[in-house]
Amino acid sequence: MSSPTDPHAQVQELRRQLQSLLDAAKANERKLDRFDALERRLIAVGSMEELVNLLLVDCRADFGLDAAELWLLDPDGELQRALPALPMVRAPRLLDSHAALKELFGGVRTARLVGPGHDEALVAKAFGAGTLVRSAALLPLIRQGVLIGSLHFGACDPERYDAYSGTKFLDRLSAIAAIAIESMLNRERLRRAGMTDGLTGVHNRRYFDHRSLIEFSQAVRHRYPLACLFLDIDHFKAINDSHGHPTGDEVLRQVGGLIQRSLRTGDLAARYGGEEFVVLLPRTDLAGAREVAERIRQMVEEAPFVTPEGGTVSATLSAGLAMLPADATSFADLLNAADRALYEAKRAGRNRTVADDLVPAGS
Ligand SMILES: Nc1nc2c(ncn2[C@@H]2O[C@H](COP(=O)(O)OP(=O)(O)OP(=O)(O)O)[C@@H](O)[C@H]2O)c(=O)[nH]1
Repeated sequence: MSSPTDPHAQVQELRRQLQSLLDAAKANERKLDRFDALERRLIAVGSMEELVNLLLVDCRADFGLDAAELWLLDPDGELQRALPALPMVRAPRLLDSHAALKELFGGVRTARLVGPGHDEALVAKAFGAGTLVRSAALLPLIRQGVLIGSLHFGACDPERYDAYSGTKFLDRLSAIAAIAIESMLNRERLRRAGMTDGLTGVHNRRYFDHRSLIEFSQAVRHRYPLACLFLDIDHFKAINDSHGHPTGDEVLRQVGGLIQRSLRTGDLAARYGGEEFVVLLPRTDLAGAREVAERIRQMVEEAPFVTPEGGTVSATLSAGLAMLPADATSFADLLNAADRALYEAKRAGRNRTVADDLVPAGS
C-alpha cells in the first residue's frame, strides 16, 4: 500500500489530473469547433428556409439535442404571409406580440439555462406542455437592443444545461443567429419590394412580364385554357381632377385590394400602368373568366371608396377579356386581344365586361 507521501503515487495522481485537464481541453476544443462551424454556416446562409432548417434541424443533430424551437416576433403578419410558400422541414413559431418572450426572459438579455425544479414551468412554455425536455438553453435573439425572437435548445438529460454552466458560447451564437435572421428578413423584404407595386400592393409590371411568360408556356405545353383580363378605371382623370391626386391614389389602392381578394391562389394580378390592372387566370375557361371580371366590376361599382379626408367617392371600371388563342405564337397575342376587348368596353360606354371574339383555346 502506498503512503500519501509516496512519490510514485503522487506522480500517478498528477498524471491523472493532467489527463482529465487534457480531456476537458479537448472536449472544449471540439465544442468550439462545432460552434465555429455553425457560425460560419449561419453567416453564409442564402435563404430563409435554409436558415430555419439550420437552426432547427442541423443544430439539433450537430449538438445532439432532443429538441430545438425558434420563435420569431411577427406583429404585422409579414412572416405569416411569406413562410407557407417556403419548403421548410420545420417552421418557426410566429408571435404577434412580445408577451410570450417576456414570460421567458423578463428583463434578462442573455442566454438562460433552465433545468429541473422551479424552472419547469419555463421549460413547458418553451417546448410545449408534456415535453420530455428536462433542461434547456433559452437564447434571446436581439437586434439593436430589441428582442426579435428566441431560440430554444432542449435536452432530456436534466444535467445537460445547468444554471452554473457558462453561457459565453451560447450568447455569441444567439447574437450571430439574430444578425442572420435580420439580414434574411431584410433580403426577403427587398425581394418582395422588387416584385410589388408600392401603391397598390399587387405585383408590378416587371414581375408580371416575367410570370406571364411562364404561365403562357405552361398553358401551351399542358393545353389548358388561360384567360387574361385588362381592368381599367373609368374616367380616372376626372377623379383626380375633381377630388385630388391623393384621393385618386386611394381609389387605386382600394381597387388593387378588391381585385386581389377576388382571385384564387395561382391567379396573377398586377398593376400594368397608371390606372390599369391586368389579371391572368390559368385553367379558367371563358365563362369562368367572365364571372371573375363581372364580380370585380360589380364590387368596384358598389364600393364606397374612402378618401384620405374620410369622405367617399365612387368609381367604375371596364374589363376586356380574352382567352389564349388556339394558334397563339406568343403571349403578346393574348395581351393584344384583351387590350382590344378593353377598348371595345370603353367604346361601348364603360362599366362593362367585353370578351374578345377570337376563337379561344379550350372553349
Ligand atoms: N392618382 C393617380 N393618378 C394616376 C396614377 N397613374 C396615372 N394616373 C392618372 O390616371 C389618368 C388616366 O387618364 P386617362 O388615360 O385619360 O383615362 P381615364 O380618365 O381613366 O379615361 P378612360 O380610361 O377613357 O375611362 C391620368 O390623369 C393619370 O395622370 C397614379 O398612380 N395615381
